[in-house]
Amino acid sequence: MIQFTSLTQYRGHRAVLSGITFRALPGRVTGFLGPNGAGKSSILRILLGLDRPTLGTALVEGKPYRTLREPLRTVGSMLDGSGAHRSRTAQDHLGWVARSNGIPRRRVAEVLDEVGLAEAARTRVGKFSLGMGQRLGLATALLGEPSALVLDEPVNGLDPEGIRWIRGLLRRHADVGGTVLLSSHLMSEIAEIADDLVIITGGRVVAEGSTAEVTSGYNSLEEAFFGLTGGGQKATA
Ligand SMILES: Nc1ncnc2c1ncn2[C@@H]1O[C@H](COP(=O)(O)OP(=O)(O)OP(=O)(O)O)[C@@H](O)[C@H]1O
Repeated sequence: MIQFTSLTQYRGHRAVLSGITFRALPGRVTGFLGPNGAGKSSILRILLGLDRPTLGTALVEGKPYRTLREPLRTVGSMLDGSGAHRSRTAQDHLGWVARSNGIPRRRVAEVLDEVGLAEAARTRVGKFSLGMGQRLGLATALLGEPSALVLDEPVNGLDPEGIRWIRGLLRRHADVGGTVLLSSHLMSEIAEIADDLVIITGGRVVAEGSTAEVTSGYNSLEEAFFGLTGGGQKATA
């Protein structure tokens, strides 16, 4: 489970997050939505120990990320692509990440295979396409067989087959009891896969619940999103 309680963050005198409270539950894919600048990245960066909140807590499996000894065994994440150095091969990058988290070396070949990069294991990351970089990022997230996955825009750059593949991968992860927190700007993608939704705008949660609950009364997730975030045009008489 991933749990945020009263998360508040100030940048200077400006509150970019105000009392963010929500949970992403095991066995569910939770879609995390918000317009540009809503605070999604800020929340995920705090969850992954890359930033500190002014107030409140962000816990994964009941613990703050920074207290996890081998964090990749608990939570796999992908924020900005693969995070791998251009001069490294995919295999070397994963080997290095595995060593730093006490993950057995055999997992490197397993995840390369799982994300469809077995043939590119010895290719330098600098030569990767955008979609290959995304696949390597996912391989890194899966390396420690974590219970929780946190993915920011994971379908960016993936072709239709890749998008279908990642949908299946996330579904299977949730179906065996894993927690998936997934941010995306692609409404159709989120509507297709998310069991639960959290919508934020201006650093506040404006809707939370099952996809059916959040979209009830609207014709589509897109309509719900614009209605809830105030992004839609109001009809004027
Ligand atoms: N390092 C920073 N210094 C100052 N302000 C920042 C910094 N990072 C983010 N912000 C501000 O915090 C707010 C939330 O930004 P954040 O990047 O978390 O939003 P987001 O929902 O991830 O947006 P996007 O969909 O565009 O990625 C924005 O107003 C942004 O300008």
